[in-house]
Amino acid sequence: MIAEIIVDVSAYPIDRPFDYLVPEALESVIEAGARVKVPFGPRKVLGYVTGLKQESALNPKKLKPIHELIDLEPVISGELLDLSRWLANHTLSYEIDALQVMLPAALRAKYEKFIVVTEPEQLLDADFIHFLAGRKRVPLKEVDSSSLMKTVKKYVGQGIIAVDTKVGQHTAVKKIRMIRIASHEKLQEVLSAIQSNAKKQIELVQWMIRHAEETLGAKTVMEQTGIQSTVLKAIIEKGAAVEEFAEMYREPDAPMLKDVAIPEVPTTEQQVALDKLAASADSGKAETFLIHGVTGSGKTEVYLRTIKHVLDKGKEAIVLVPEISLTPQMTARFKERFGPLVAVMHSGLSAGEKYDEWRKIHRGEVSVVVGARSAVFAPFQNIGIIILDEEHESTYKQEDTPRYHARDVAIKRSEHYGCPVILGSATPSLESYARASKGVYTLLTMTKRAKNQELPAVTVVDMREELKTGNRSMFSVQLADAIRQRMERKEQSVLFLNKRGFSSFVLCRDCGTVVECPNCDISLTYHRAHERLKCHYCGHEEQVPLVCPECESEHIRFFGTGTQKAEEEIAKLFPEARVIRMDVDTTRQKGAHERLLRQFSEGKADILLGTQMIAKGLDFPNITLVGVLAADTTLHLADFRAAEKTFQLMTQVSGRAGRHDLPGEVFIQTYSPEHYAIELSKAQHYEPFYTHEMMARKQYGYPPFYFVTLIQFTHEDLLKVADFAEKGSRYLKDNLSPDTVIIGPTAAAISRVNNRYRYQCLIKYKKEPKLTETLQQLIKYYRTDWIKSGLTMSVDVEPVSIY
Ligand SMILES: Nc1ncnc2c1ncn2[C@@H]1O[C@H](COP(=O)(O)OP(=O)(O)OP(=O)(O)O)[C@@H](O)[C@H]1O
Ligand SMILES: [Zn+2]
Ligand SMILES: [Zn+2]
Repeated sequence: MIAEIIVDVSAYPIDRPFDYLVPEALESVIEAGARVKVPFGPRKVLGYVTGLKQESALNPKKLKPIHELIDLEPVISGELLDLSRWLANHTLSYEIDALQVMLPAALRAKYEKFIVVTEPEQLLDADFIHFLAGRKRVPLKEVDSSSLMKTVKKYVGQGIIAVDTKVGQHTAVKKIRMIRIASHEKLQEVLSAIQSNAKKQIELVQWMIRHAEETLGAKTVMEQTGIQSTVLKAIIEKGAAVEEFAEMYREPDAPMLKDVAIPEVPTTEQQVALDKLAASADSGKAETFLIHGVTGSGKTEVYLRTIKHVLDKGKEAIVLVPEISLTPQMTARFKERFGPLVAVMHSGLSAGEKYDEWRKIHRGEVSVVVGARSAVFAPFQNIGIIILDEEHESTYKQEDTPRYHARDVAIKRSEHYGCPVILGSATPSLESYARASKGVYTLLTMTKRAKNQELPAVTVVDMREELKTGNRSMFSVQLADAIRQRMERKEQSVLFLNKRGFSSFVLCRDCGTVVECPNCDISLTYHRAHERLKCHYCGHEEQVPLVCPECESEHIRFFGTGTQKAEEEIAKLFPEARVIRMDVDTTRQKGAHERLLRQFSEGKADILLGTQMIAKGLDFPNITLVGVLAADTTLHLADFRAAEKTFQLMTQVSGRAGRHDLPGEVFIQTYSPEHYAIELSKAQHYEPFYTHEMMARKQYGYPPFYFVTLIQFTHEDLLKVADFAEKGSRYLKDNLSPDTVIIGPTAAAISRVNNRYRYQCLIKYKKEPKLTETLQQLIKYYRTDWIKSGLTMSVDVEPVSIY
């Protein structure tokens, strides 16, 4: 028997399955989708069986046998194997990358090198013998000095020792020690044989007699009896019990947030959506729905009830949420409804926890998974629905290879299972809304909030006017008044600060110089805690300068509206306010996110101040005020989606206010109040914004009217990168249809990162049948030739941002 195997090596000539001989002993157990260890050149690597066959086109004598079968149960189903091929093709990535992205990191290979002594030790010098300390196999990583490394190299050359690679797994199944206690009779027998001065042993056996034939955790036994493990061990040796190891799951802490009651009856709009979704789920056809529902319209409730419907039919559900920030409240709601049937997968879990959640799904022990992007690959075998909440979020697109969009993968999987996909949002992406308008997706609209509350009243505050009247603080008079009122009424406020691109930088007030990174064309970020400047692209760090490097003025200091600064201003304006700050710094610790949100939900703070991570998903009854401190930050991104992102963000944050009985109010502070994205978020009507933005996109030829593909080139040498970028675009121009537009090559908006110059070129097309083929050929040139000159090139089909 022959197995086709994709090996864990990313290189151009290797991006195809290789044939290996299946040893006879494995013939009856090996299956496609299992992992194996195979020889590859001089080493052993991990591989995935993608197919089995009787004959190879190659000479069977030349085929090498599989070294080891790792999985008796395949880790990748037939459906996911097909999906990986589609994914590799669709995103122009290596098949091995497409396979590995579907698995938890724990299942990917870990390669460890070992020194193995092959010749008698007499040949080794004293230092080396000392280093070996009697061992015949030593991990290479223990070699910590260059002189020792030299010795290793010398001995390897002489054939006295060898370096061997071991393929292992990152994280193991967690096992705990169990004690199976013997029968009553046996224990009596043991007891009578114990010497009378071994008091502890006697005590333990007497305890065991009361628990005869039970199996208990070793830890429990020790805790309950208060004896030490040596005593337990002695007793086990005498036959009073047997030691066993049992598999167990690492249980991530279940977030417990004070939640609102489960609604008893759906609203009319919810019912309409529910009926259509149920009918579609029962039809066995793949259909994609877009639920456009205003903030607080009860989309989540629609998801929950539809999932219930699907579970009742014995099927499974995948729910994707954009990022960890959403999961605490979301998971709490799902766990409340579906209890232990829910697995949770997000980046806040440890590798071991992720692996355990994955195994629960793989073994069919759960039927709902709530997770971030990669949960779209959950190894269910009978999917009944896939849901993407906040479908417009850019985090659904993976930024590294394979550069896939979870929405595309969800739709692809739904075609296999004949099940619906729900895309839900209060502010759909232009792409999705355009598809729904054309009837490609089925549009479901929910225009009212679930409890019929009004959407909050939105006021746009012109910060230029504030400055003219002498108010230099981050808070306009209106917003400050509104916060004060909330404090008096014991209601809660959410203050939102979009940090991206506008964090605190150091600026000279005399000449306007901003301190930039010497390696990248971007400003350095000021870190107050250590009084240092850091580059967030390459990690460069330096001291804050005392005088301006350009004009030597002493008026150089940090400028900006970081969350820390906002916190300080709040403390000055409202000394009595209890503030919770949520940003990357305060949520770094595991579980911090949940803890802070819980405190806020329990009313332990008046103000929640935070970045993007608080923009969505929060549903707390006492929030009646939302303030956006500076709306401009997203508006000025060098990206064709800047207006769309701003509108979405403004609508999402506004939606946090007045979701329950108390009415809400929103203040948006900005230096560009006349921009349409700001003006239209005031009325909170999506359609006028959609119409306006579509006109702009049409005029400039952007998605959804055109598709775009972004090619980026980087090199240490400016002339070289320009040269390769030129070569690349010429190749594209020569090979793609005349209707396709190729923009560039140009220097990227951030033109240098980590000492590498960045160039890019953008392909715009309506229909380009030769695209995949042409790009594959370009990638082939790159991987076989250009790469050797130090170039990196990446291809991003339908990128989410282009800077
Ligand atoms: N039929 C209903 N009757 C009463 N209350 C409801 C009903 N449906 C939902 N709710 C409540 O309304 C609030 C908003 O619902 P939900 O969070 O599902 O909205 P959403 O559309 O997902 O909001 P967003 O997009 O803003 O996150 C929740 O507190 C929910 O419990
Ligand atoms: Zn200066
Ligand atoms: Zn830098």
